[in-house]
Amino acid sequence: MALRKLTFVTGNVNKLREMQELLHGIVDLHNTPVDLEEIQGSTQEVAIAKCRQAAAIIGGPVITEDVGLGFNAMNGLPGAYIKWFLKELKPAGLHKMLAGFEDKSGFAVCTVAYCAGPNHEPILFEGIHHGTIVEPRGPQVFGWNPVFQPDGHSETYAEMSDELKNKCSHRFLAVEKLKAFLSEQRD
Ligand SMILES: O=P(O)(O)OP(=O)(O)OP(=O)(O)OC[C@H]1O[C@@H](n2cnc3c(O)ncnc32)[C@H](O)[C@@H]1O
Ligand SMILES: [Mg+2]
Repeated sequence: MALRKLTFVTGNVNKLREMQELLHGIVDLHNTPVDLEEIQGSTQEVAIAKCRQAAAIIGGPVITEDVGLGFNAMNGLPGAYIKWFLKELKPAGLHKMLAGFEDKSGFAVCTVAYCAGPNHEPILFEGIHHGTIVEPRGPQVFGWNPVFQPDGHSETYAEMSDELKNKCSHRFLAVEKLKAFLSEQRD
Protein backbone atom coordinates (compact mmCIF):
# COMPACT_ATOMS: atom_id res chain seq x y z
CA MET A 1 0.00 0.00 0.00
CA ALA A 2 1.35 3.44 -0.93
CA LEU A 3 2.28 5.64 1.99
CA ARG A 4 0.00 8.50 2.83
CA LYS A 5 1.41 11.86 1.74
CA LEU A 6 1.62 14.56 4.39
CA THR A 7 3.28 17.95 4.29
CA PHE A 8 5.08 19.11 7.41
CA VAL A 9 5.06 22.90 7.35
CA THR A 10 7.98 24.09 9.44
CA GLY A 11 10.87 26.48 9.03
CA ASN A 12 13.01 24.46 11.48
CA VAL A 13 15.38 21.95 9.84
CA ASN A 14 16.14 20.15 13.11
CA LYS A 15 12.46 19.51 13.78
CA LEU A 16 12.13 18.24 10.22
CA ARG A 17 15.07 15.83 10.62
CA GLU A 18 13.62 14.31 13.81
CA MET A 19 10.10 14.12 12.36
CA GLN A 20 11.38 12.37 9.23
CA GLU A 21 13.07 9.75 11.41
CA LEU A 22 9.97 9.30 13.58
CA LEU A 23 7.60 8.89 10.61
CA HIS A 24 9.98 6.91 8.40
CA GLY A 25 8.14 4.09 6.60
CA ILE A 26 4.76 5.29 7.93
CA VAL A 27 4.16 8.54 6.09
CA ASP A 28 5.50 10.01 2.85
CA LEU A 29 6.62 13.24 4.50
CA HIS A 30 7.20 16.38 2.46
CA ASN A 31 8.31 19.74 3.78
CA THR A 32 7.29 23.28 2.97
CA PRO A 33 9.67 25.56 4.84
CA VAL A 34 7.34 28.37 5.84
CA ASP A 35 7.83 30.08 9.17
CA LEU A 36 4.16 30.26 10.15
CA GLU A 37 2.86 33.21 12.09
CA GLU A 38 2.40 32.42 15.76
CA ILE A 39 -0.46 34.03 17.67
CA GLN A 40 -0.31 34.66 21.41
CA GLY A 41 -2.09 32.10 23.54
CA SER A 42 -1.81 28.65 25.04
CA THR A 43 0.26 26.02 23.20
CA GLN A 44 -3.02 24.47 22.01
CA GLU A 45 -4.33 27.76 20.59
CA VAL A 46 -0.99 28.48 18.90
CA ALA A 47 -0.88 24.95 17.43
CA ILE A 48 -4.44 25.13 16.03
CA ALA A 49 -3.89 28.53 14.43
CA LYS A 50 -0.58 27.41 12.90
CA CYS A 51 -2.12 24.27 11.42
CA ARG A 52 -5.09 26.15 9.93
CA GLN A 53 -2.69 28.54 8.18
CA ALA A 54 -0.60 25.62 6.91
CA ALA A 55 -3.63 23.76 5.48
CA ALA A 56 -4.75 26.95 3.71
CA ILE A 57 -1.28 27.40 2.16
CA ILE A 58 -0.85 23.76 1.09
CA GLY A 59 -4.47 23.02 0.19
CA GLY A 60 -4.20 19.44 1.45
CA PRO A 61 -3.28 17.34 4.48
CA VAL A 62 -0.63 18.89 6.70
CA ILE A 63 1.03 18.59 10.04
CA THR A 64 2.55 21.38 12.06
CA GLU A 65 4.20 21.39 15.41
CA ASP A 66 4.54 23.79 18.26
CA VAL A 67 7.07 23.26 21.02
CA GLY A 68 7.25 24.77 24.47
CA LEU A 69 9.64 24.48 27.40
CA GLY A 70 8.09 25.23 30.76
CA PHE A 71 9.66 25.82 34.17
CA ASN A 72 7.60 24.59 37.11
CA ALA A 73 8.99 27.34 39.39
CA MET A 74 7.40 29.81 36.95
CA ASN A 75 4.09 28.00 36.58
CA GLY A 76 5.00 26.75 33.12
CA LEU A 77 6.57 29.91 31.63
CA PRO A 78 8.25 30.53 29.20
CA GLY A 79 6.22 27.65 27.66
CA ALA A 80 5.14 28.54 24.11
CA TYR A 81 7.34 31.66 24.25
CA ILE A 82 10.57 29.68 24.70
CA LYS A 83 11.76 30.56 21.19
CA TRP A 84 12.08 34.25 22.04
CA PHE A 85 13.71 33.59 25.42
CA LEU A 86 16.20 31.22 23.80
CA LYS A 87 17.02 33.73 21.06
CA GLU A 88 17.93 36.47 23.53
CA LEU A 89 19.32 34.48 26.48
CA LYS A 90 20.92 31.45 24.76
CA PRO A 91 20.79 28.11 26.63
CA ALA A 92 23.05 29.31 29.49
CA GLY A 93 20.69 32.22 30.16
CA LEU A 94 17.69 29.88 30.33
CA HIS A 95 19.36 28.00 33.16
CA LYS A 96 20.23 31.27 34.91
CA MET A 97 16.56 32.30 34.86
CA LEU A 98 16.06 29.72 37.59
CA ALA A 99 18.99 30.93 39.76
CA GLY A 100 16.64 32.35 42.38
CA PHE A 101 14.50 29.22 42.57
CA GLU A 102 15.13 25.94 44.31
CA ASP A 103 12.86 24.04 41.93
CA LYS A 104 14.75 23.44 38.67
CA SER A 105 12.19 21.04 37.24
CA GLY A 106 10.56 21.66 33.90
CA PHE A 107 8.83 20.02 30.99
CA ALA A 108 9.11 19.90 27.22
CA VAL A 109 5.80 19.93 25.34
CA CYS A 110 5.34 19.03 21.71
CA THR A 111 1.96 19.71 20.17
CA VAL A 112 1.63 18.13 16.77
CA ALA A 113 -1.41 19.30 14.81
CA TYR A 114 -2.91 17.43 11.88
CA CYS A 115 -5.35 19.02 9.46
CA ALA A 116 -6.94 17.10 6.56
CA GLY A 117 -7.17 20.27 4.43
CA PRO A 118 -8.66 23.75 4.27
CA ASN A 119 -12.02 23.96 6.11
CA HIS A 120 -11.16 20.98 8.32
CA GLU A 121 -10.58 21.32 12.06
CA PRO A 122 -7.02 20.64 13.23
CA ILE A 123 -6.59 17.71 15.62
CA LEU A 124 -3.93 17.92 18.32
CA PHE A 125 -1.52 15.28 19.65
CA GLU A 126 0.44 16.30 22.70
CA GLY A 127 3.60 14.81 24.14
CA ILE A 128 5.02 15.99 27.47
CA HIS A 129 8.44 15.01 28.78
CA HIS A 130 9.34 15.99 32.34
CA GLY A 131 12.87 16.76 33.43
CA THR A 132 15.32 19.26 34.92
CA ILE A 133 16.74 22.51 33.58
CA VAL A 134 20.53 22.15 33.96
CA GLU A 135 23.67 24.09 33.03
CA PRO A 136 24.24 23.56 29.29
CA ARG A 137 25.91 20.24 28.44
CA GLY A 138 26.51 18.81 24.98
CA PRO A 139 26.73 20.33 21.50
CA GLN A 140 24.66 23.41 20.69
CA VAL A 141 22.98 22.15 17.55
CA PHE A 142 19.26 22.28 18.25
CA GLY A 143 17.41 24.82 20.38
CA TRP A 144 17.41 24.33 24.14
CA ASN A 145 18.61 20.68 23.96
CA PRO A 146 21.76 21.41 26.10
CA VAL A 147 19.74 22.57 29.14
CA PHE A 148 17.05 19.86 29.25
CA GLN A 149 17.81 16.64 31.11
CA PRO A 150 14.79 14.35 31.07
CA ASP A 151 13.87 12.39 34.21
CA GLY A 152 15.46 8.95 34.39
CA HIS A 153 18.37 9.94 32.13
CA SER A 154 21.89 11.12 32.96
CA GLU A 155 22.28 12.97 29.64
CA THR A 156 20.77 16.18 28.36
CA TYR A 157 18.91 15.98 25.04
CA ALA A 158 22.05 17.50 23.46
CA GLU A 159 24.26 14.71 24.84
CA MET A 160 21.94 12.00 23.51
CA SER A 161 22.24 10.49 20.04
CA ASP A 162 19.35 11.43 17.74
CA GLU A 163 18.27 7.82 18.05
CA LEU A 164 18.04 7.92 21.84
CA LYS A 165 16.30 11.31 21.91
CA ASN A 166 13.79 10.01 19.38
CA LYS A 167 12.97 7.06 21.66
CA CYS A 168 11.88 9.22 24.59
CA SER A 169 11.36 12.86 23.62
CA HIS A 170 8.31 15.10 23.81
CA ARG A 171 8.21 14.80 20.00
CA PHE A 172 8.32 10.98 20.13
CA LEU A 173 5.42 10.96 22.64
CA ALA A 174 3.30 13.25 20.44
CA VAL A 175 4.10 11.34 17.25
CA GLU A 176 3.12 8.02 18.88
CA LYS A 177 -0.40 9.48 19.29
CA LEU A 178 -0.42 10.81 15.72
CA LYS A 179 0.61 7.38 14.43
CA ALA A 180 -2.21 5.67 16.35
CA PHE A 181 -4.70 8.15 14.87
CA LEU A 182 -3.41 7.68 11.31
CA SER A 183 -3.54 3.90 11.57
CA GLU A 184 -7.13 4.00 12.89
CA GLN A 185 -8.11 6.10 9.88
CA ARG A 186 -6.82 3.39 7.57
CA ASP A 187 -9.04 0.64 8.99
O1 LIG B 1 8.44 26.71 11.93
P1 LIG B 1 8.15 26.12 13.29
O2 LIG B 1 7.75 24.67 13.23
O3 LIG B 1 7.23 26.96 14.13
O4 LIG B 1 9.59 26.08 14.04
P2 LIG B 1 10.14 27.03 15.18
O5 LIG B 1 11.63 26.91 15.18
O6 LIG B 1 9.53 28.40 15.06
O7 LIG B 1 9.65 26.28 16.51
P3 LIG B 1 8.56 26.67 17.61
O8 LIG B 1 7.74 27.79 17.12
O9 LIG B 1 7.87 25.41 18.01
O10 LIG B 1 9.48 27.20 18.78
C1 LIG B 1 10.05 26.37 19.73
C2 LIG B 1 11.48 26.71 20.09
O11 LIG B 1 12.01 25.54 20.71
C3 LIG B 1 13.07 25.00 19.91
N1 LIG B 1 12.85 23.56 19.83
C4 LIG B 1 11.81 22.92 19.22
N2 LIG B 1 11.91 21.59 19.37
C5 LIG B 1 13.04 21.37 20.09
C6 LIG B 1 13.69 20.21 20.55
O12 LIG B 1 13.20 18.99 20.31
N3 LIG B 1 14.84 20.34 21.23
C7 LIG B 1 15.36 21.57 21.48
N4 LIG B 1 14.81 22.72 21.07
C8 LIG B 1 13.65 22.63 20.37
C9 LIG B 1 13.00 25.68 18.57
O13 LIG B 1 14.30 25.77 18.00
C10 LIG B 1 12.41 27.04 18.93
O14 LIG B 1 13.42 27.91 19.40
MG1 LIG C 1 7.61 28.88 15.01
